[in-house]
Amino acid sequence: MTVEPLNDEDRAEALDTLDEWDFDEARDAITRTFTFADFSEAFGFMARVALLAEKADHHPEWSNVWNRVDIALTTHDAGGLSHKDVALAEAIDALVG
Ligand SMILES: C[C@H](O)[C@H](O)[C@H]1CNC2=NC(N)=NC(=O)C2=N1
Repeated sequence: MTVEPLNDEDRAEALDTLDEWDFDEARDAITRTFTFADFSEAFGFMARVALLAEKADHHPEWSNVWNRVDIALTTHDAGGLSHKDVALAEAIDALVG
């Protein structure tokens, strides 16, 4: 399915709104690191994100080391950031409160 990349205006607004996220220019992705008490908490979080990702048919690039989860969101079908990344980032933020 074709997804359009964000235009400059929407991109600026998204980066302004998502203040916990950083912009990775090289990957045209937004990134955020989450740290938890231990592996169990981190993996529980990943399970919740996985359910969100499946529901949205939009999947993070991520890695986990014990209590840390690094997430990058970009849209492969769009060749860069799209509204789907913003929506998933907001849904992930809502999980952690
Ligand atoms: C066929 C399926 O809809 C696509 O491959 C979806 C799956 N998950 C995806 N996730 C991400 N991050 N980008 C995509 O372009 C994407 N495309």
